[in-house]
Amino acid sequence: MTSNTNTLERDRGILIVLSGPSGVGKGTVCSALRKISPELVYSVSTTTRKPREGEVEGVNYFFKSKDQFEQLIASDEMLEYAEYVGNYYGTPRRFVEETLASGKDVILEIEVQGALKVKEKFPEATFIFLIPPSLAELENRIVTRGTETNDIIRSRMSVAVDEIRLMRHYDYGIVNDEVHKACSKIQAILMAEHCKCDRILPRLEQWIGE
Ligand SMILES: Nc1nc2c(ncn2[C@@H]2O[C@H](COP(=O)(O)OP(=O)(O)O)[C@@H](O)[C@H]2O)c(=O)[nH]1
Ligand SMILES: Nc1ncnc2c1ncn2[C@@H]1O[C@H](COP(=O)(O)OP(=O)(O)O)[C@@H](O)[C@H]1O
Repeated sequence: MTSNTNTLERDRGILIVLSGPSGVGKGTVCSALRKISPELVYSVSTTTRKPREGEVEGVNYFFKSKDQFEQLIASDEMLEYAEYVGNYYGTPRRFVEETLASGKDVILEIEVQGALKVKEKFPEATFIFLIPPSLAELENRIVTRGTETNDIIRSRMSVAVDEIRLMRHYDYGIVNDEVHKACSKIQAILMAEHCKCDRILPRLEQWIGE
């Protein structure tokens, strides 16, 4: 009897894209998820939006001028970027690539246009869309948060319906009625993704031959 003591090779991390309209609770769900799934790594985006009160450079975003952002695009340092309600937002490429290669799962909390660009480059990524319980509740949440002017809220609400239409490009939709339920669903999705045969089989080639 032959015995093969090879252990399963470490896999690349899973890239998780989390989108949803402004105010649906992406930030809130991610903060809660950080506490219960500390192994997940969050990509910090770059933006030309002005910092909100309490936002910290390098923690919430890397805040840049329009010129600086365009330099980053020109030097191919953005994995993806998009313009959203008058500002640029983008994902720094190197951090994401290195973290995935080290075997850790990475979450990108990004809007839909950028998510579709990520899908072209990483079709194997997991795309999750956070849905509000209703459009009225979405507006209520963004108003209650108190970080945006009425004009910006109107613009973000009018983009929200277009964003929800693009949900068909995502793998999973989760209604954010209660934060802990939304987090449990994300954890369940990730657990299942890690167990997919087409992720595991290539790493068994050393055991079973190609
Ligand atoms: N494409 C893209 N979108 C991003 C990125 N970072 C943040 N966003 C999205 O930009 C939109 C506006 O973000 P923000 O101004 O922080 O507002 P908030 O989502 O309401 O807190 C949200 O949909 C974010 O998910 C990024 O790196 N790339
Ligand atoms: N499940 C929920 N139930 C009630 N309020 C929520 C829920 N999730 C988030 N919120 C609230 O909605 C507002 C917007 O949440 P936030 O995480 O900033 O949204 P996003 O990052 O998607 O723009 C915040 O005031 C937050 O406390």
